Amino acid sequence: MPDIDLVTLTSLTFAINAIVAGYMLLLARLNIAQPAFYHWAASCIIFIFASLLAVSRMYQVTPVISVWLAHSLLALPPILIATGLLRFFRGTETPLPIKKLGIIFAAYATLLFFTYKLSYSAPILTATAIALGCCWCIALLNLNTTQRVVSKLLQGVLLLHALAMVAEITLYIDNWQLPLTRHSELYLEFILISHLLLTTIASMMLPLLLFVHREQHLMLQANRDELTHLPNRRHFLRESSTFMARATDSSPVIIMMLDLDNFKSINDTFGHAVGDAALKQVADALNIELRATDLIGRMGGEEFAIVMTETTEAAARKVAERLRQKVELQARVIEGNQINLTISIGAICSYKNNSSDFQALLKLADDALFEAKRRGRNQIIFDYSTNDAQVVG
Ligand SMILES: Nc1nc2c(ncn2[C@@H]2O[C@H](COP(=O)(O)OP(=O)(O)OP(=O)(O)O)[C@@H](O)[C@H]2O)c(=O)[nH]1
Repeated sequence: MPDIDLVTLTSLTFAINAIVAGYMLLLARLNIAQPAFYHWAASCIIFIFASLLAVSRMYQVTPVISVWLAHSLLALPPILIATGLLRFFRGTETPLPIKKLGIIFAAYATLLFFTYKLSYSAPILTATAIALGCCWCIALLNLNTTQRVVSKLLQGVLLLHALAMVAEITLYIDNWQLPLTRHSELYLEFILISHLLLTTIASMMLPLLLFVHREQHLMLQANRDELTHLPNRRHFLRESSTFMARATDSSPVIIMMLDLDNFKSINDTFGHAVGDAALKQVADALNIELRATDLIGRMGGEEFAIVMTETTEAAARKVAERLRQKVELQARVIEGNQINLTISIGAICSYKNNSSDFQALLKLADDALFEAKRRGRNQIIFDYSTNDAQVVG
């Protein structure tokens, strides 16, 4: 353990926190929609300010400022990291628990005010507050369901941070009646350095959350249809190969093409917005009726495609019929208009030994759909490519 003097350690703390605060402010300016960075920048600035007050102890500044005020402020950075996380995960619409936090902080500052003259009371209380703040941040990171790797890493760093604080608390309790020995001072120095390192790592990882989040959001946008949020044609076709590979000799892959009947007349009669809402309702019905393991895509306009695996031909026929009935019988009032809708479905069943590629099978399902339309709509045609075409609906 190198012998680092207090001045070096403090200067390093200021420098690193100032750099991180500047970095956060820059990110806040570049990402206007993400106010979390202001919280994280404020946490660094308050940390610098509180450390400055603590250092003023060496210059005989009154303990009310150099101990009580300094230690009161030192409890704020983890809280600001947590409020930043709340903003990040819940957005600006969800109000922050300002009142609750205000009461907790006031209680902490009051307790500190009446005890800070007692031996190591102030550092013990501060370390406890920081450890609890870290635990709150760890819990908040569980809200994150998309950027798991970054969240787990951050949680790990925060946990180490909390443990460093617990180590600090035990050190002070062990030496409650005595001044710190040289050995204990080194131990404390080590804790402070790890605290500094962990704070820096945590601050540097917070922006990663945003970058990964944005990347995933863009990916989602590129792959999803904006209106129905279903996979778009390109993504559907890209995903299809994974689904095709699941076909076995006994469990086929079912490909369905599904199209709303006479949809043009709905647009013409009620307007495009009503048409859009109807399309969304059908997409929602597909999402509800089909299994999460099925692939559903909007192929364009009023046409959807479905790939079902781990099923049988008989079961798929029943599903198609259930879908048809659901759309036909669903009570649909949009903007005060009673909208009646039906769908036509063309489907094809492919076993493992089928040599046709996905595009060819999709074309066969589309042919079946065309035949369903030709025969009067609101019906299902299975395997139209074979001679024994069957009408189910
Ligand atoms: N509201 C809305 N309409 C759309 C959208 N995409 C395509 N359409 C409309 O869907 C209609 C499709 O018309 P057609 O291809 O003639 O089909 P249809 O009227 O459903 O007739 P059949 O398919 O033969 O039963 C057109 O009027 C398109 O403008 C969309 O995103 N929103």
